[in-house]
Amino acid sequence: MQASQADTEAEPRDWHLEPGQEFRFEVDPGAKNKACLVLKNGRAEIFGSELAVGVEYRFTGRKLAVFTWHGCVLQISFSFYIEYIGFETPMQSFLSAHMALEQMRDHAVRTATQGPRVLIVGQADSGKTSLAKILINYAAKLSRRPLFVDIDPSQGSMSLPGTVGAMVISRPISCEEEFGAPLTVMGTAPIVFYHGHTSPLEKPKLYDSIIKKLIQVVDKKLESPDHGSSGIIVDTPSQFAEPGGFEQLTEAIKAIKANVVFVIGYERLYSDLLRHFGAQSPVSVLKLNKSGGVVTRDKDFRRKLQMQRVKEYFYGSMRSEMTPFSQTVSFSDIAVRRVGEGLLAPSSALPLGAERKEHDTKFVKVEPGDILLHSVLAVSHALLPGAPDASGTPTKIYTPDEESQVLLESNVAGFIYISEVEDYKRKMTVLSPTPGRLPKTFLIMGALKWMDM
Ligand SMILES: Nc1ncnc2c1ncn2[C@@H]1O[C@H](COP(=O)(O)OP(=O)(O)OP(=O)(O)O)[C@@H](O)[C@H]1O
Repeated sequence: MQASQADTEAEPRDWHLEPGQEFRFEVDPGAKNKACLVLKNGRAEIFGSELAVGVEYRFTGRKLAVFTWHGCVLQISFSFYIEYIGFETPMQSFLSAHMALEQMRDHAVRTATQGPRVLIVGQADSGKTSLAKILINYAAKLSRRPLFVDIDPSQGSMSLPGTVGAMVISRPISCEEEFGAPLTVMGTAPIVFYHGHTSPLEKPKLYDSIIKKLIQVVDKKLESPDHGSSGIIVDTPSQFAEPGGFEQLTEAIKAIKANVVFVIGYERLYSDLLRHFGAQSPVSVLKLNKSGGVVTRDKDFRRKLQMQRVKEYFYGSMRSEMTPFSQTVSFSDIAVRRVGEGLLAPSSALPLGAERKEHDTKFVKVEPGDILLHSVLAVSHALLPGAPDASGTPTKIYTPDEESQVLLESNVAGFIYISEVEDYKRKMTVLSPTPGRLPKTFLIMGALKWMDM
């Protein structure tokens, strides 16, 4: 194994991989020079996404493995790296899992029924997302069109941290990028809901309501025979495998109507699920080994990844740089809401003995002002009262309960960033990835803050 923290371009060097081996490497999110990898000959893949011979692949802020079924030669030039060859991998069992899902898809096509509804569970950094990518890429390579559903808000793989979403995958996902913006190229645009927090254990009722709504959308998509027979692959939050998360996990399995649950490397959760569902259950619970290559990402690394994700949302990625659009918006032109808190008085101001009631699914008004500075706000599809709907009819004025319901059920169109607030002028500057005025819809505030530096 070699490890270096030098942030300088390194001499290109070759790695020869035998069939069944993988080359594992890590690049820090802060690395100035991007790690560069070229497949010189043979065949190789990163989480099921095939590399093309002679193409330069560049990475930053990633911990990855290049796996080969038949052997290959890689050329590497990293500036900040950890690199070594893994001789033992669970890829054969992942391939068997994929083949079992393929049989279910074939059966679905023959009988005009729905394909597998797969949920992947495991502890933090057990390899859930990596397995989801492998299964999706293998299915897409066979011209299936599965739905990828991400109910883990920690990274928000289809959009920003704090989101959950679903999208149809019609082509393998690029190995250079995380899920995210480029996915819109790989499949159709994702349907994204904003939870506003990176753990489902925060505001659990809101989380459960959003997941139910997301699944309704997924079920609708699966009505098309094309997607229906390909099924869905669901990546779940690690909190489901933590103490206190089991009930939320079983609820999610029920809501998603999962018929296959892959548990990665966690015996106890596996046997708890087997016991919970029993032998007669239509839910097959299967255990897969955790890869020895999966890397633990500490809080600091995860935080950096989240911030990198926000930056890429507004400024684009290595392959597709963008410039965000800036505009000044008057306080009176926007309506910001957040769940549960907002204009509540501090706890110390409550009458003696009174407890703060957290309304997990109630949205409250946020007065625009300094509180919004550096916030990343979701742009909801929920129209403001009076704004014309698709047929031109003005939207009605909601009661507070109706408003919360509408906001709960609405997915989000995208995000804006508040870069400056001028309280005395009652104006603020917002950045958005697309040009044009803000739509006449609600803005949702969560816990996501970012500094554009
Ligand atoms: N075989 C491997 N070799 C090297 N790195 C790997 C390998 N498999 C996964 N990784 C990396 O390990 C990290 C954790 O993997 P992954 O994101 O799949 O886990 P997870 O269980 O989904 O994590 P969490 O739910 O905690 O966010 C990721 O950076 C991933 O790219």
